[in-house]
Amino acid sequence: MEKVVLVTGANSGIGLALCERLLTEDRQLRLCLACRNTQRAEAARAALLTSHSGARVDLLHLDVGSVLSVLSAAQEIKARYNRLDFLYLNAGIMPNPAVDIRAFFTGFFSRNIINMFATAEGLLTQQDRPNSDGLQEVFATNLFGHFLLIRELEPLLCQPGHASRLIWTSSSNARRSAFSIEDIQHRKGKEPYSSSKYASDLLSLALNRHKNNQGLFSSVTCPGLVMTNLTYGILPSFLWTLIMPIMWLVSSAASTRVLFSSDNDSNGVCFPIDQIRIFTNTFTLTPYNGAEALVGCHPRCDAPSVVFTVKCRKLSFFAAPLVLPKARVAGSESKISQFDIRIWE
Ligand SMILES: NC(=O)C1=CN([C@@H]2O[C@H](COP(=O)(O)OP(=O)(O)OC[C@H]3O[C@@H](n4cnc5c(N)ncnc54)[C@H](OP(=O)(O)O)[C@@H]3O)[C@@H](O)[C@H]2O)C=CC1
Ligand SMILES: CC(C)=CCC[C@@H](C)[C@H]1CC[C@H]2C3=C(CC[C@]12C)[C@@]1(C)CCC(=O)C[C@@H]1CC3
Repeated sequence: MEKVVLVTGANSGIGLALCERLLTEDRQLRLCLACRNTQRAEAARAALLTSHSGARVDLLHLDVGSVLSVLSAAQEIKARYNRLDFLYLNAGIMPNPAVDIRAFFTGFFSRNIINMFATAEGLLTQQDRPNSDGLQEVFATNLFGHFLLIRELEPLLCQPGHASRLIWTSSSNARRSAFSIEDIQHRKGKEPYSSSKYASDLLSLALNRHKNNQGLFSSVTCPGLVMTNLTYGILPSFLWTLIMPIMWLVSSAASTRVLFSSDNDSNGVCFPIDQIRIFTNTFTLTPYNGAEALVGCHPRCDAPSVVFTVKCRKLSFFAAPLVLPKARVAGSESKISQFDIRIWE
């Protein structure tokens, strides 16, 4: 049966790499690239068709930062497709980022160094602004537009006898302390990106709670640090080249990826709800590698109750079970009782 997959922000970076990988995994897919820029979307489609001739790749105009655009795209999706198996909520922005150099050097010579490179905690601020709908741009793009899209697509996503999956591209930068329920748009703070990603983690949990019984399952993934337009907006490319050796040094510790589940569906099958990198493997993260977790959510719909995937050197392989019980799930401490370890390469 042909599966319908829609990816937001599919024309570059992780989204585009995800599309490439999905088409490689499943030739039967009907893939819809939902992008705000038609020219870039057409270029992405052409590139995908060059590597996967004969693939079914559709284009859809969608600006997730605009309420009107989301509403009309949702109408178009409902008119075009009679099912939606996977909805990848990947589009995201980080406008006007600034790195706190002082905090970087303080963190670099402290015990917090691994955490700093993995999460950028205390390092990054952004300047947000209201958009034409009067919403804060980061909140509207990274979270609200996607939320509205899901709500509008419920007739497709919650069909009896058919399971659909939502897969969010979240971030290790998501932090509980950056998010406030009194200021969900993060109007007052300087970390709207961190706040929006934490809010998407929370939303995913809430969607699971309320929609699992209607056949809708939501997962959150973290791609790690990936070199894309987004990261090239943080530092100029020559600086990235300069700090590459530091990145390599820090990332040489390990790369552990955890995909596990805490919500059972009514059939006793668990669906992965979160993916976490415990150590960082920062500079090796190409968009292809960054899309790993997202692709992992696609074919593993009927995953075993706990899937814990380890990609690491010997040392961290043995260390992983020690750190795992302390893994963070959307801001709360979570205990993992069983795991199935696979060593990659
Ligand atoms: N790179 C990294 O290290 C990390 C990235 N992420 C997340 O991964 C996701 C993809 O980012 P990444 O690939 O790195 O960066 P890119 O900038 O390469 O990709 C972002 C994509 O989102 C699209 N987009 C942005 N705003 C909108 C909008 N309003 N409507 C529709 N599409 C939009 C962009 O389109 P356009 O080309 O038109 O701008 C682009 O296709 C984001 O959610 C990001 O937060 C998470 C953790 C780490
Ligand atoms: C010498 C010097 C100024 C180094 C700065 C390094 C930082 C630019 C990076 C260290 C950790 C990185 C990181 C991200 C961006 C770049 C860093 C802050 C992200 C915030 C990018 C987007 C994400 O979603 C998560 C990343 C976490 C790690």
